[in-house]
Amino acid sequence: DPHNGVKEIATELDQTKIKIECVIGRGRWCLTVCRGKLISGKTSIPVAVKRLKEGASLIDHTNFLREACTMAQFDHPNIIQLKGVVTKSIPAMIITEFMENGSLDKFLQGKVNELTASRLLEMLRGIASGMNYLSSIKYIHRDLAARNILVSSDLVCKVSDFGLSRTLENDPQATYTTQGGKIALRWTAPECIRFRQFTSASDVWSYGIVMWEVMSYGEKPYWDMSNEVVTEVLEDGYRLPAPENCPVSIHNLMLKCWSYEAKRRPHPIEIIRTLDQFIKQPNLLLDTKSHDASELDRLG
Ligand SMILES: NC(=O)c1cccc(Nc2nccc(Nc3c(Cl)ccc4c3OCO4)n2)c1
Repeated sequence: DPHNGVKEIATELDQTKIKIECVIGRGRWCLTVCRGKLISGKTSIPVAVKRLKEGASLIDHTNFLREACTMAQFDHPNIIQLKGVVTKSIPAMIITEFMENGSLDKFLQGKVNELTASRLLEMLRGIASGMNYLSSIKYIHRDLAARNILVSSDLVCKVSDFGLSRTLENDPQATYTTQGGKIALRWTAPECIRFRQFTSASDVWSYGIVMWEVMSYGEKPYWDMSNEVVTEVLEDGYRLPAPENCPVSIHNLMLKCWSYEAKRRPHPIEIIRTLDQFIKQPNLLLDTKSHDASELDRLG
C-alpha cells in the first residue's frame, strides 16, 4: 500500500524547505512539475518538484505515491534520484534531483550539428547502464522511451517516469490494445502487444527504439505510419532502417534488440560492453563501405 509504504522508505521533507521557482511541465490536470530549491541549513540545491493538486482522485494519489515508493528503492547514477516527499501537507510533492536539460527526445531535436556520434553513444551507454541496474533488481520499466529519459546539465541521461510504468496511464503515446491494455506501441515488443508478456527482454526491445530515437536526434519512430501498419510490418520482419549517418554496427545492435524472439535479444550488460568498445575504439564504427579520416572526425 503506497500510502503506508512511502512513509517507510521515502524521506518526508518539510514543505517550508521547498521553494518553488517556476512550472516546467504539466501532466494530467492534477499534476505539475516545477523547478525549485530544497533548502538545507544555509545552502540549497536545485530540485524538481512534482505536485499533486488538492482534489486529485484516490487513484491519482495512489499512483503518485507509488511512483515515489518506486523511485525511493533505486540508487544508481542513471536513475532519477528521489530527494524526498511531502505527504503531510497539501499539495503532496515528489522532490527529485533537477535535470536541467529536460526530456531526451525534446533535448535532441534541433541538435544535429551540436552532438557528435561519440557523445550520443555516451548517452546511450548511460541509459543502458540504468536499464541494466533495473534488470538486476528485477524491475521491468515497461515504458522506456526517450520522452521518459531526463538529461542533466552535463548530459548524463537518467531513466525516469516510474509511476506510469505500472499503468502507462499518463503517457500520451500510450494507446489501448484490442485486449484493453494501454501501451506505447511503437516502443513495445511484439510479445507485449500480443500477450502482455512484459520482461526485461521487452525493455531491451524498447531500448533499441531509444537507440534509434537518439541516433536520429529525436525523430518519431516509424514516422507517420499508423499503429496498425507498424504492428503488421513488424510481424512481416520489417525493422526501422539506420538513421542518417548512423554507423552500421550501431544499427546492427538495434536490430539485435529487435529480435522477434525475446531470448535472442542481448542482455543489458552485453549492450554496455558493445557500446564501451565503440566508445573506446571509434574505428570499430567505421562502416564496411570506404571512408576517409573525416569520418573519424565526424564520429568524434
Ligand atoms: N518539461 C519538463 O518536464 C522538464 C523541463 C525541464 C527540466 C526538467 N527536469 C526534471 N528534472 C527532474 C525531474 C523531472 N520530472 C520528474 C519526473 Cl519525469 C518524475 C517525477 C518527478 C519529476 O520531478 C519531481 O518528481 N524533470 C523537466
